[in-house]
Amino acid sequence: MPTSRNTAPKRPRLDWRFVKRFCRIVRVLFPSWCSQNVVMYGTLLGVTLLVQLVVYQVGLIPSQFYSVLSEKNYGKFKELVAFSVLLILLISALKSLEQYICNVLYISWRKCLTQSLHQDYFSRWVYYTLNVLHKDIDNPDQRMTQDAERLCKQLSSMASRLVISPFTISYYSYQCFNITGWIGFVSVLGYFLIGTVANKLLIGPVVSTLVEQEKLEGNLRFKHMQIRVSAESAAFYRAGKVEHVRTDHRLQSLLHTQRKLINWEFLLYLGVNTFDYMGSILSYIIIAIPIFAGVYDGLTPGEITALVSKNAFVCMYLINCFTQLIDLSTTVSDVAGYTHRIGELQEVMKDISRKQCDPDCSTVEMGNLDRDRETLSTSSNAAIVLDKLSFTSPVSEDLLVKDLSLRVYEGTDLLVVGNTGAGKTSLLRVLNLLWEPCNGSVQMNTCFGPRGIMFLPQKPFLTDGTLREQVIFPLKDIYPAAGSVDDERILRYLELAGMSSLLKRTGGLDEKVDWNWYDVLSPGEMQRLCFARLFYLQPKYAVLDEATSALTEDAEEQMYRACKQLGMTLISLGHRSSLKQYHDIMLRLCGGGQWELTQLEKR
Ligand SMILES: Nc1ncnc2c1ncn2[C@@H]1O[C@H](COP(=O)(O)OP(=O)(O)OP(=O)(O)O)[C@@H](O)[C@H]1O
Repeated sequence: MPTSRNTAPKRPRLDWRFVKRFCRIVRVLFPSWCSQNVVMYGTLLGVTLLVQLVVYQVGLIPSQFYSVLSEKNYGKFKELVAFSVLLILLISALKSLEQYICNVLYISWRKCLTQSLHQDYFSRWVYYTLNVLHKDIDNPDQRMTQDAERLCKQLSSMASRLVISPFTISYYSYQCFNITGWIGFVSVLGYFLIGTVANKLLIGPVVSTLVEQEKLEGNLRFKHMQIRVSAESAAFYRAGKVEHVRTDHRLQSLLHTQRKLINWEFLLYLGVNTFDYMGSILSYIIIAIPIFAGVYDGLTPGEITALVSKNAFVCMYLINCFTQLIDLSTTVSDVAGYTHRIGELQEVMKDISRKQCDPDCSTVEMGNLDRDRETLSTSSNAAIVLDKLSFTSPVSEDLLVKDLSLRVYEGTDLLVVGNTGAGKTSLLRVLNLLWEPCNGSVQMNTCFGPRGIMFLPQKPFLTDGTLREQVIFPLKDIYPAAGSVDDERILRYLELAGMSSLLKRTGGLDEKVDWNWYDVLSPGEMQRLCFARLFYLQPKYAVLDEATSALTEDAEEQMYRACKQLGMTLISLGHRSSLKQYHDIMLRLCGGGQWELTQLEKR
C-alpha cells in the first residue's frame, strides 16, 4: 500500500507535471481524431474565426462614418447604415452560436471525463482501496463530480479564445505595424510581456490555495453527509452540540483558506485590472507617435479623423487580444488547480488498479455464470485453500493471523469465532482480495458472485432503487427469466426471509421509493432482506459475517435452515454459541496470530 504520510504534499503548479496531467485529460476529452468532440471543437474554432472577421468589419464602421459625415454624402451614409445593421445582426447571431457550441461542448466533455473517471473508480475494487485504505488522496467523490464539472466549464469557456488568439494577434500586429511602424508594435508587445511576468508570479499561490480550498470544501460536505447518514444515532446520543463544534471547526478551516485565496486573488485582480485600463491609454499614445512625427501631415482633417479612428481600433483591439490572454490567466489558474486534482486521482486509481491483480472470475455478471460452472467443475475439490496464511491490519505490524492453513470443501460448513478485533472480518477481507496477506497464499477455486461465493457483509449493503433491485442485487438484470417466473421467485424468497410485508410498503416490486432504505428499515429487517437476496441468488458458498446478529435465535435458525435447503455451503462469522449447531468445523482466532481448528457436532 503506497503511503506518503511523512512527506509533505507537492504544491500544484504550472509545471511539467501539469502539462502531463493536462495532456492526459485532453486525450479523454478527445478520444479520437474523428470523435464528435473534435468535430464540435473544429466548428467552434470556425465560428470564433468568423466572429473575429466580422468584429474587424464592425470595428471599422466608426471610421467610415467619420469619413462619410465629413464629406456630407447622404447616399453613402444610407448605404453605410444598412451595412452596419446587417453586420450587427450577423455578429449577434455568430456570438450566440459560439456560446451555444461552447455549452454543448461542455456537456459532452463532462460526460467523457466523468465516465472515464467512473470507469477506473468502479473497476475491480478500486473504490474500496481508495476510500478505505488509501488515505493519500482526499475526497475522490468531489474530484469526480464537482472538480470535473468545473474543469469542463472553464475549459469550454476558454478553449476557442486560447486557440484563436495567435491568429488574431498576428493579424492585428501586422495592421498595427503597417500603421504605426515598429514602435507601436514593440510597445504593445513589451506591455504584454510585463503583464505576463506579473501574472505568472501571482498565479502560483492562487493555484495551490485553490486546491487546498477544494479539499476543505469536500471535508465540510463529508461532515454533513456523515450527519445525514447517521442522524438517528447522533440524535440518540444528543450529539448535536459536539457535532456542531466539529462541523464549525471544519467550516473555520475552509473560511480561513478562502480568505487566503481572496487575498491572493485581490493581488491578481489588481494586476489584471491595471493592465486592462493602462492598455486603453497606451493605444492613444501609440497612435499619437506617427501623428506628431508628421507622417500624416498631407491628409485633410476628415481623413485624419477617419485614420485615427481606424488606428485606434486596430491598436486597441491588439491590446485587447493581449489583455484577453492575460485575463485568461485567472481561468488558467482554476484549470491548473482542477487539472492537478483530477490528474492525481487518475494516477492513483490507475496505480491501485494495476496492483489489484485480476482473479479471472471476480466480476458479477450474468454472462459469467456458464463459465463459472465450468471453472468449478474442473478445479480442485477444495473451494478455498489457505496455505500458511499470515496477515496484519493495514495500519499495524502485529499479525492478526499467523501461518493459517485450511481447506474449505463443498458441504462442509465452517464457523469462524474469536474475540472482538481478533481478525475475523479481516480474514474475509483477505479472502476477498481486499487486503494483501503478508505471507502465505490464498487460492480461491470458486468464483465470486452468484453461483460461486457470495459475501453478506457485517454492515448490510442496500442499493438505491426498487424492491426488485434490492433483491436481485448485485445482478443488473433479472435471473433466470423475466416476467412472472422471476416475480414468483422474488416473492417466495421474500416470504422465506420474513419480509413479504415490504411489498405492501413499497406498493409493488417495481415501484420507485422516495425513501432511503437505511432510514426506514430496522437492522433486523435489513439483515432479512439480505437473506432474501441470498436465497434468490443461491450461491454455492455463502459467507455470512454476523449476518444474524440483529435477529432472534428462532429467526436465525429459520435463515440457516433455508440456506441449507437451498444447497449452500456456509462460512459464518459470529459470537453466538447457537451458531455452532449449523456448522461442521470451527476456526477460533485467539489473538496475537494464534488460531485453532475444532470439529463440531452438527444437529
Ligand atoms: N480499514 C482498516 N484500517 C485499519 N485497521 C483496520 C481496518 N479495518 C479493520 N482494522 C483493524 O483490524 C483489526 C481486526 O478487525 P476485524 O474487523 O477483522 O475484527 P473482527 O474480529 O471481525 O471484530 P468484530 O467481532 O468486532 O467484528 C481491528 O483491530 C480493526 O481495528
